[in-house]
Amino acid sequence: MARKKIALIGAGNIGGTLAHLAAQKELGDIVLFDVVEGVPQGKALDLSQCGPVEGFDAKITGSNDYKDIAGADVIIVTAGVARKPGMSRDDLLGINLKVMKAVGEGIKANAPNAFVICITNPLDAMVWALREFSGLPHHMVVGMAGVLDSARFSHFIADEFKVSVRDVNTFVLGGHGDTMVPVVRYSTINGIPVPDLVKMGLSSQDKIDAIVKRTRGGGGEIVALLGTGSAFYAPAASGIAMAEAYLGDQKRILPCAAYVDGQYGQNGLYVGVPVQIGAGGVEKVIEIELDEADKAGLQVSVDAVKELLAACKGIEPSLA
Ligand SMILES: NC(=O)C1=CN([C@@H]2O[C@H](COP(=O)(O)OP(=O)(O)OC[C@H]3O[C@@H](n4cnc5c(N)ncnc54)[C@H](O)[C@@H]3O)[C@@H](O)[C@H]2O)C=CC1
Ligand SMILES: O=C([O-])CC(=O)C(=O)O
Repeated sequence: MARKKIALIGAGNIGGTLAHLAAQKELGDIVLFDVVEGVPQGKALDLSQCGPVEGFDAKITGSNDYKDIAGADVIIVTAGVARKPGMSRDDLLGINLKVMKAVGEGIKANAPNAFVICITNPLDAMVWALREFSGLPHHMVVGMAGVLDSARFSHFIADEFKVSVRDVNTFVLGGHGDTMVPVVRYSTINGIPVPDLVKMGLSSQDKIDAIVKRTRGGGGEIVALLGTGSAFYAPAASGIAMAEAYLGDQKRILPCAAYVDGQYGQNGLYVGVPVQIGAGGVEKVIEIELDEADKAGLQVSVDAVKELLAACKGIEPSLA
């Protein structure tokens, strides 16, 4: 059987890390694409030279030509600009929207059958715009945010309860911004809901509230520490988990920015919801029951995403 082909659009911090992880896991042959000449080629050569040391078999090439993504099975998009301290993700909208137009057109012309995972911020608006520009079916274009936000939530919960992260399951709904909704009620340690653990006296509501707040600001915390850009190891690991779910037809249930068409009472936009990912792409949006507070939180988050979509349409009339 021919190897799968993974195209990574954007060869920056996340793109390079994605390439390394995809090669280590032998997900397929890898094309690293970037507009900057030399960078994808240099990173591809450097990463190829990890092969003999780490023992992986993957052909890694760098390119500045969209033709080289032809026939890709999976495309992960990180092209664009990352924020710096003092900026919000939304400040990136104008510049990254132009990038999504170029990337969407490149995908449409060269790899229209790929499963596309968008990571570029502001995520929920950029994945929507990328889908519009590419013209791919909605179930084949998805945004990565919830897997990362849930990983942060799980890490903080594991720390608080002093348990292995392997036993922690959490998820975060809504847009990938300060209004995201970490759902405490469905967060568990090996099946035991966090609210029950609080009732058992193993933590306090104040501590859980502080963890929810820290999760919401998780991206900004790292931006402030790094000073030069944003998180990239966990974002790359999260994108790879989604790619593996598709390539392996794993039917995983993951929180992702998916197109909603009536689910959760929302229409015509991308927002973070639990979905099932398998060989059919986003095979299902899972509608879980939310309590009134989480429902209200999700609506606030959806309204924030809608504002960003209106801004996109203002900038790029072809999207209106
Ligand atoms: N969805 C999420 O959870 C997360 C999203 N992000 C976002 O991911 C994006 C990438 O982050 P990093 O890799 O850290 O940034 P980076 O600056 O290291 O890399 C971005 C790369 O995109 C390239 N690029 C710019 N315009 C392009 C174009 N038109 N076509 C192809 N490549 C182009 C740049 O040359 C650069 O190599 C940012 O927008 C960032 O905000 C970052 C972390 C998490
Ligand atoms: O915070 C940022 O700008 C990057 C990002 O989306 C994250 O790390 O969650």
